[in-house]
Amino acid sequence: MSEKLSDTARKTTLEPLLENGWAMVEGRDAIHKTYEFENFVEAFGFMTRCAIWAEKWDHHPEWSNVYKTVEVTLTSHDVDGLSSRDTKLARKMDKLADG
Ligand SMILES: C[C@H](O)[C@H](O)[C@H]1CNC2=NC(N)=NC(=O)C2=N1
Repeated sequence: MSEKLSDTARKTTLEPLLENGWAMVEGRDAIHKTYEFENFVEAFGFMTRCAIWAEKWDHHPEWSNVYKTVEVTLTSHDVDGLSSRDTKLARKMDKLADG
C-alpha cells in the first residue's frame, strides 16, 4: 500500500516518463506505453524480465502481447491511481527494453 503520486512527484518523476514514450490514459489515473521489438522472442523475453521485477516488488502491470508488440498500462489498484510504484516500475521497464 502506498499513496497517490503528489503534484511534486508528478513533476519530478512522471514528466520524464511522459517525455519518454509513456502517455496518460484517458479517463484514468494511469500511464500507457507501447513497446515494439524485433520479434516475438525479444518481446516475450522483455515480459519475462519485467515479470520477475513485478513479482519481486509486488506490483503488476496490465499488459498484452501481440507478436512483437507489448502494450503496458501501469496504475496502482489499491490507491485507484498512480503511485511511486508505477513510476519505479515504468523506469525499470524502460531499462529492460533497452537491453
Ligand atoms: C496483496 C497485494 O499486495 C496486492 O494485491 C498488490 C499486487 N499487485 C498490484 N499491482 C498493481 N498494479 N496494483 C496494486 O494495487 C497491486 N496490489
